[in-house]
Amino acid sequence: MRTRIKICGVTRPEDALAAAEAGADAIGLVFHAASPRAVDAAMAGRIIDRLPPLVAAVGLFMDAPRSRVVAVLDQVPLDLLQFHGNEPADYCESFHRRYIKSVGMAGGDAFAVAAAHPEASALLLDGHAPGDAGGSGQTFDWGSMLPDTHRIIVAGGLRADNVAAAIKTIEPWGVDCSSGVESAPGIKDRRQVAAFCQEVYRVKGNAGQ
Ligand SMILES: O=C(O)c1ccccc1NCC(=O)[C@H](O)[C@H](O)COP(=O)(O)O
Repeated sequence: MRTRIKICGVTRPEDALAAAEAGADAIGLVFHAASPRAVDAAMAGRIIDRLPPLVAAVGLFMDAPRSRVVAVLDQVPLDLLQFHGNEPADYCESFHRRYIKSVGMAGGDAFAVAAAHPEASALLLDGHAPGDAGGSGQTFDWGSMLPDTHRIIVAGGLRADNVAAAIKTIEPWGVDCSSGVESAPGIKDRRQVAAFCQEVYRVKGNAGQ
């Protein structure tokens, strides 16, 4: 089975289009005001307008008030939600959207998060500590024991030159990359995005490989 690709922290319509044309399955839009990759609802709408069909838009939140998520959903046609803080399952499920729950693997307990979020579509395993923001560029120990109850998306410090090792070690459902394909925070570099996607397809491009 091939490995899905999510390019996260997209802040410009042209970067979303470049990611889709390079073969990404999803882009991530950060709705966490403190992030250098934060977008508002208006920009998120413009970015999604440029996305080709069959490419998903994922909205990222971190311990946001419920009303904030509802307000974004009212304005932005997000396909999935991704939660980066300490959000409990009843909060995550209350939006009636598929959701991805992140785990800060630098001290976090992926098994505990998996048990607490049985309805999550996937766990996104990230390199930073619990409570810290994503987009850190930090990897985690890919050889650590991981839950087999959920689809796994590997994140944290992935780049074109290390994503193959992460895929071979974990065999995840998907990979997520943000700072590893940027020329500056929030500004995706078209060539780095293409190199990242090509490397994922090279390693695990077709069913049966
Ligand atoms: O990217 C951010 O700035 C961010 C801020 C707050 C919460 C989550 C955030 N990003 C989450 C992601 O999914 C990133 O793609 C993930 O952390 C991997 O980032 P990187 O290590 O830079 O590839």
